[in-house]
Amino acid sequence: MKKLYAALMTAFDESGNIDEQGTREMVRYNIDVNQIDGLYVGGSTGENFMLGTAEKKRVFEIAIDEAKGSNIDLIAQVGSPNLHEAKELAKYVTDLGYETISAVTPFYYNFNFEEIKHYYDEIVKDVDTKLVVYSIPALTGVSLSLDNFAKLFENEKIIGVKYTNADFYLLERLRDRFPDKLILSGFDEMLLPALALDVDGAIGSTFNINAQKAKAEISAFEAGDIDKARKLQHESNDLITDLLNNGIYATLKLVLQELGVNAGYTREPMAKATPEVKAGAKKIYEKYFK
Ligand SMILES: CC(=O)N[C@H](C=O)[C@@H](O)[C@H](O)[C@H](O)CO
Ligand SMILES: CC(=O)C(=O)O
Repeated sequence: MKKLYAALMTAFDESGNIDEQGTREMVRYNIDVNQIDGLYVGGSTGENFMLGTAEKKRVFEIAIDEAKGSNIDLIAQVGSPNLHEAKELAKYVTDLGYETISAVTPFYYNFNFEEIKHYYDEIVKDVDTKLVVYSIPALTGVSLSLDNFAKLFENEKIIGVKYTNADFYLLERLRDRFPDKLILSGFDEMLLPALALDVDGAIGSTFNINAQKAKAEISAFEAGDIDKARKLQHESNDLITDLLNNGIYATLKLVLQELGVNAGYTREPMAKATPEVKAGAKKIYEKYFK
């Protein structure tokens, strides 16, 4: 069966410091209740790009420690436009016991492809972990072409891509050209079309609260019941639309709190949840989870 990964959130306290206990609770909830296949640690959903190096390390430690004894897959996102930091984190998580790392395309400076390829080759050079490219053009502004992927994949340690992109033509071309690479779909609202193009699994923020439905959709798809899979995607997309309209990360945390998980707050500069956002989250909880 195709794998479902939740993009782990980081809990913060009211002053914006990492709430370790709350973060542990989210790992537990994913393992015990969601019965998730894996966690993507240190991604967008983890508010990773607002963390310092020591904080990133702490989150990696917490996740692997709390997941000890379960047999879920853990992927550590170590990418950063600070290549020294990315390399340091790659080594750090490898020593902690992560088997797979991931790195976002380097962003902000409009790096050319040679620079991007060098970045990936450097990150994997001194570690024996394998890497999944994290491609999310809407947030990074970096789009990779089919030929770009081919060049990155020449490095055998680069085993696949977390594909958070609505370009399904490129996705089909990638699947066709690289049958042995791992392709993990990143847009939860497009899980069904991604399954149709034979991705190996999906990683997403909304699976922190919606894993059951997503797994049922994958099962229906695999059983050939496309009508049922489409109906489940439709139900999930009603939820995802409401989450996006209410502010996705803050709302996911508020819904988790309603579910009994101390998910904490988001970190500034992300806005604190206003009374309206809190009321909206409560409505979402009541509509979909009660
Ligand atoms: C930027 C971001 O959070 N992307 C996530 C994964 O790639 C998704 O899970 C989205 O949050 C989700 O699909 C809603 O658009
Ligand atoms: C899956 C995703 O959103 C992440 O990077 O957290």
